[in-house]
Amino acid sequence: IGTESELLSLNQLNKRKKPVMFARSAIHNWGLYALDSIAAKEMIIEYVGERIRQPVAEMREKRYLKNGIGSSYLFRVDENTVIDATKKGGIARFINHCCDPNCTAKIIKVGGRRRIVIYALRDIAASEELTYDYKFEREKDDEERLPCLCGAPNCKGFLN
Ligand SMILES: Nc1ncnc2c1ncn2[C@@H]1O[C@H](CN(CC[C@H](N)C(=O)O)CC2CN(Cc3cccs3)C2)[C@@H](O)[C@H]1O
Repeated sequence: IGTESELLSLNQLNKRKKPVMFARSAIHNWGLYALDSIAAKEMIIEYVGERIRQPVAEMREKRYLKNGIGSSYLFRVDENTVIDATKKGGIARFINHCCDPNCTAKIIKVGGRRRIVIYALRDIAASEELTYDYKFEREKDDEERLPCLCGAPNCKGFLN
């Protein structure tokens, strides 16, 4: 994917700011909210940050954990590339996980590069918190599992 129209709308998107803002979240710390209603399937925002390779991502992950930055603003685009929004990142990094999400994160190839774009899964009303399914891998070690606070009726109980 990554058609001409997607490339165009991606550029328009980054120019014409989608009406979103970050604020305190009932799910976790900060979240991203729709300021205006958003129609299903609309492109909302790109997950922007530094593109880094796997080895660099592993090293930074360790450093962030050591510095107590908690889980990181790292988003995997493929087995070798990660987008790190920790230092230089867009506000999409504040989007929380939900087991019944109103958005989805799609990887689109634009000019040979994979980029992460958040789309609306359904019509979203103004002031709704934007969420997507993180699709984290199932953590084998129970101690390492993160309890999910999304509150959705179908909540799976854990992020990973
Ligand atoms: N449904 C959920 N249930 C429980 N926890 C959730 C959920 N959905 C997101 N989470 C947390 O949020 C992180 C994903 N974060 C999304 C934004 C976050 N809300 C923020 O304010 O920064 C980014 C990471 C980077 N970390 C920086 C920190 C700030 C404060 C403590 S750690 C958070 C995840 O790794 C989780 O720890």
